[in-house]
Amino acid sequence: MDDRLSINFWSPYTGYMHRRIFDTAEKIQTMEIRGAGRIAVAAASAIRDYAAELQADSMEEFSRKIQEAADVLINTRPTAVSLPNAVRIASSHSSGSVEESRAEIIENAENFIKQAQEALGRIGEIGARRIRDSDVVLTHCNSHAALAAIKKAFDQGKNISVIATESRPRKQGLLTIKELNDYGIPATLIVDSAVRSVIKDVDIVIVGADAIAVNGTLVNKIGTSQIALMAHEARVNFLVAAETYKFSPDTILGQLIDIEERSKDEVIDPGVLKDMENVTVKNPAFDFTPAEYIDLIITEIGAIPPGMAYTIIKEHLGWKLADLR
Ligand SMILES: O=P(O)(O)OC[C@H]1O[C@H](OP(=O)(O)O)[C@H](O)[C@@H]1O
Repeated sequence: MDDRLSINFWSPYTGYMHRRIFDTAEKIQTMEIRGAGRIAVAAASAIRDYAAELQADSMEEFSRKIQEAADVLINTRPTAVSLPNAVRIASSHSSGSVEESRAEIIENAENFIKQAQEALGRIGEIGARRIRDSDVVLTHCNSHAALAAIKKAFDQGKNISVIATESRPRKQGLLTIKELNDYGIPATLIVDSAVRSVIKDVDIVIVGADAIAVNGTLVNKIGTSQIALMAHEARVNFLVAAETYKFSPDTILGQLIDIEERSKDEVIDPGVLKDMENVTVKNPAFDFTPAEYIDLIITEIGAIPPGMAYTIIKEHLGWKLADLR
């Protein structure tokens, strides 16, 4: 094993960063690890492993280093609320001693990871009930929560098929058709701009979530809001599959959700753009879908109308996450 892995590396605060945190942060930022749920689990796992090995001479030093690591992970991508929620849950500790706090963080992180996996299973069960035999399901990007419902419906013997959007510019739709193909579910790949051409053949739309605000607004992969608009016009039910840890307590406090602007190189080859001094490129990675275009949000504790987002945050998540802001 590379013995550098056991020593501290650079951090913005104290001149070092544990390799486990650094590698995970880098993989999240470059989208080697992507998907709001997968990002959350990866961050919680990194906090767990970092806490397990962290050397500290005092409680103050231990807490400071945990907070440094938490900040580095949270700052990798600004939109998916699952990331800060997961990191705060995993890294929270109130014990008086370093060893007790270490054990508390490891337990918190492992509980979060276990509950996140169980939540996907419950979303699959609940979401599959909304998918009928012979339904054509349209999905966008690559959402494990949305695919959980689709796969469960297929497992139940429902003769479904899926239309998957390519999801420019990162083309996560290719991940989705691979997953569906390997699962044996018939899939049709379309370019994002073909949604309105096929929506008349669609029986239900199911997408994932990066964040859900207190007023039920959905934040998801760019292009989601256009799909919701077209589903609304075509009277096709538009469902969101989202674990409760993707709801945003901070929006109760008036906080706005920041839409990540990614590199223009994801949209156009720099070689093509270099001679176009009058051209700019915008590459927002997510967009907002208003609650009025959402028929149902499938969570692990039940299917709710978007107007119940406040109840989920207040009663299920509690203020503890928001209080930490
Ligand atoms: O948690 P699950 O349902 O897998 O994914 C939720 C959402 O996260 C993804 O973002 P990105 O591809 O990481 O930018 C997509 O927007 C997807 O709908």
